[in-house]
Amino acid sequence: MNFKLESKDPGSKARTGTITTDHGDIKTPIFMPVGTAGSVKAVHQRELKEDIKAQIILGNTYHLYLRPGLDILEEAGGLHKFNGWDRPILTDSGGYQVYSLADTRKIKEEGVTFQSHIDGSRHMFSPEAVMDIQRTIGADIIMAFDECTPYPCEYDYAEKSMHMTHRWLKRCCEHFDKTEGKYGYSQTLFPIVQGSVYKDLRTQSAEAIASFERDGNAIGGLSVGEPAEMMYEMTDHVCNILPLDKPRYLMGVGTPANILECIALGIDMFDCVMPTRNARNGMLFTSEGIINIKNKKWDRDFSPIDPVLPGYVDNFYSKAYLRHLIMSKEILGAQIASIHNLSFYLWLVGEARTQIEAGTFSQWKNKMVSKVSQRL
Ligand SMILES: CNc1nc2c(CC[C@H]3O[C@@H](OC)[C@@H]4OC(C)(C)O[C@@H]43)c3nc(N)[nH]c(=O)c3cc2[nH]1
Repeated sequence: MNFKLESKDPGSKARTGTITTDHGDIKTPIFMPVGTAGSVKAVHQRELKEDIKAQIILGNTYHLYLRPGLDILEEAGGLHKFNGWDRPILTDSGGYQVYSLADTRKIKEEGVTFQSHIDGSRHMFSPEAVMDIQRTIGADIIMAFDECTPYPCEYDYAEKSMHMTHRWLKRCCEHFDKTEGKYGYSQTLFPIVQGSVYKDLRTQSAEAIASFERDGNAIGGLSVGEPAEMMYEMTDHVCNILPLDKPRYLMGVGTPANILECIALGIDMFDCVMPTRNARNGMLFTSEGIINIKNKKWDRDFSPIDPVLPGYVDNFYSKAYLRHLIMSKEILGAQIASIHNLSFYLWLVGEARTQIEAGTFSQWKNKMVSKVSQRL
């Protein structure tokens, strides 16, 4: 995997670049649609490619390991073959999901034991096991096994957890570096910075993570309920320490405004479940602001959903029709709203890239942050 830095914004730490993988290039800044269990909910691969113009999607170790399971994924020739997505895939290591989803999980030095939220079966994720699992899933970019500390979190818990995450990272690297990809293309491992909301711990963790000199670096332990200002402060601080010539991935972020602010702080890659999860509930992110399509005010608005966006659904369907579908819990409603929100997120980061290239990002960002956050 390779990262080429391209343009820099004169008024902020925003930058553009190109990540090259064996499954194609990723133009940054980029938003990565979340496809937890091997599909971006309610969206076809063709729509992801043609309407949304997604360049990379996410999968998840915890979910895919439990279902469909590694034997089926291996027999299929890996996740790309199984779900037909032939562009880059990134898988999260499952640390976060075990912490947030599994029942009765116990965190020990060796790893985490947990019970499946599906059938209660007992499992153990260790750094080594999670590397083997991600080798089998076959994502182009895989994440180290870490502990995502909750918010709020006591200083000494955050410190102990951070050091364990660093010890687990060492085990991940040693195990990953002595194994090969199973399907004939290369995979790369990103470490994850922790340290909760404590600047000195964030300094220690960012320096430790940078010292592994991997192809990219992730910032974890944020977007877990802390105030946005705190998320920005930690992100700004860590980006001042992480190497400039490697992509930075801020995990689980965020709203359109969060993404624009963090691009200005030097982040290149984002993922968030909001565009898909909130779509199913009728919350639309648009170029004019946020629309709750269930609001009666839209029931006779026959204008297209968001004509600024290039895709089919945004120009073919009206707000009134989409409101009707969401109110009637029609499956098509979830599909249209999901495609729309993801199209908006990809459009937004694409606009940011254009603005950075033109050297006009900073003033554009300040205008857009308030625009995309206003409730229509
Ligand atoms: C929402 N806020 C948020 N998400 C975080 C994640 C998980 C990111 C994954 O969880 C899903 O979003 C909830 C996404 O869909 C899949 C595909 C499951 O993967 C994405 C994190 N993951 C790890 N390993 N470490 C972290 O410190 C961490 C911090 C986060 N903060």
